[in-house]
Amino acid sequence: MIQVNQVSKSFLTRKALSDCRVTFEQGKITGVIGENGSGKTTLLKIISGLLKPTKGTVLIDGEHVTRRICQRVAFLHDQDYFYWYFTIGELIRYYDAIYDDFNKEKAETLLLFMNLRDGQKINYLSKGNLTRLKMVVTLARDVPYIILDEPFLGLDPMVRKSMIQSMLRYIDLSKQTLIMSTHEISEVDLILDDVILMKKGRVIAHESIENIREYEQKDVVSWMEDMY
Ligand SMILES: Nc1ncnc2c1ncn2[C@@H]1O[C@H](COP(=O)(O)OP(=O)(O)OP(=O)(O)O)[C@@H](O)[C@H]1O
Repeated sequence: MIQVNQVSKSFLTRKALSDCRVTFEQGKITGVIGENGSGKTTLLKIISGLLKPTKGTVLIDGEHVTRRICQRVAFLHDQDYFYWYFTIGELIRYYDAIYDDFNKEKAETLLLFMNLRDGQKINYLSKGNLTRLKMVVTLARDVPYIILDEPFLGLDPMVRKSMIQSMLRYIDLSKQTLIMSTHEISEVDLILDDVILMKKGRVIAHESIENIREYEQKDVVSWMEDMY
């Protein structure tokens, strides 16, 4: 379980998060949604230990986020962070060397699933294939928490579909928890358990998809519009 307790974050004078309180339960798929600049990436980076909160705390399985605890989290950035001169095979060997939890066999299976080949140079990959590769190295880590920041950014519907399929097939929800920020709500709401809605740096709602559909009789996009 991940607990975010009264977390605020400022960048100099700009306030990105204000008093965020939210719990991410084990074994669930949670979508973090909200308008541009509402604080989704900042929140996910704080949970992953990539940013420090200005105020408040984050607990992962009851422990404060430290370098050691962060190793329980695999984070897919919305930005590219690869060594461009590597081939895919070299990148996989690099990840295998630096992460104790990297599952090389799973990475190879994922590469096949994503139609990527060892010898391809990262520099020459299309945006879609680059994002597929980011997904491969993230999902190949045997960690309890997987966090995806905007995994569908700029992708065509075919690639988005393969990304969603890879999540369903290669994330083991009996052992893993998935949190993802996205603007592609109508495409992923079928696989989500919960949504967290952010507005102007605050978490303004945390609801189960079942409640939104069954009790409120709405789709997630109309629910979000009503909440705003
Ligand atoms: N490194 C930074 N320095 C200064 N301001 C920042 C920095 N990172 C984020 N911000 C600001 O914090 C606020 C929240 O940004 P954040 O990227 O978390 O929002 P977001 O909901 O992920 O947006 P988007 O949907 O556009 O990706 C914005 O006003 C943004 O400009």
